[in-house]
Amino acid sequence: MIKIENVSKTFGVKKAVDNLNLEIASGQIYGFLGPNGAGKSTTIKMIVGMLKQDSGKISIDGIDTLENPIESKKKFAFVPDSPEIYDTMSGRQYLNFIADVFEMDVKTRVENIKKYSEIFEMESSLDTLISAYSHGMKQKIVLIGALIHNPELLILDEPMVGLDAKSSFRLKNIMRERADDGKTIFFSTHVMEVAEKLCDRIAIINKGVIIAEGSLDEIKEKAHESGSLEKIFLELTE
Ligand SMILES: Nc1ncnc2c1ncn2[C@@H]1O[C@H](COP(=O)(O)OP(=O)(O)OP(=O)(O)O)[C@@H](O)[C@H]1O
Repeated sequence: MIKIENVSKTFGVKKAVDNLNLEIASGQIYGFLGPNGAGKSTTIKMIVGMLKQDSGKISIDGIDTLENPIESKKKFAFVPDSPEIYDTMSGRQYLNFIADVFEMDVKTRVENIKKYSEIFEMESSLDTLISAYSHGMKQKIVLIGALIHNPELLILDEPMVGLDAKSSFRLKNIMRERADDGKTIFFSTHVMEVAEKLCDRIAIINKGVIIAEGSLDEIKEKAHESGSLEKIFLELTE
């Protein structure tokens, strides 16, 4: 679903992403792990088209993201780590705007806005202006917007940060359901336990370079370590 080939990105003298290669197959929950400043957000921003890579190629479902940006964007929904959205809209206006962009029919959008607003306990706040939302509420409305149009690919940057325990639990269930349904979820996290319990595959990035990739068992084998992912992560990134 996502193919990253020899991708690099430099800011000034800082090589944030260094000749990165990664392939994410459909129907998986794929975790992207790494310490602060490792290059996770830079990679994600290049995948979604917020940043342009200096070199290399990224394709989504076979569509080159630079050659065909609009077609590639039709394939996914993106939830950034900080929800910066239209403050002057209400939650419902924002969700209808997203539904318009993805050309959703009226019946499906009404059903899905109701369904996911209930799941994330936002139904009583849908007609409030987003400017009055808390950080977590903004995060939830962006998440609902990403889920309502049922994209082939969900790209989530630190999705559990800012969510309360119940919403975080429900999101993890939705991620699993979607993957079981053949959809792809690519997400970054600092929370090792989440990655360990939820992911089918994991990539660990450090200083812009992938240092381990595979299933948890494969990564454990690579690290010659049978302990928790946290131990392996510390061992690999030290
Ligand atoms: N716009 C920018 N201008 C200059 N340097 C940048 C910019 N964005 C990222 N960097 C640098 O690139 C490197 C990778 O940053 P990135 O945000 O991708 O890391 P990250 O793995 O997402 O980190 P975190 O877990 O802290 O969010 C860091 O050294 C960062 O300082």
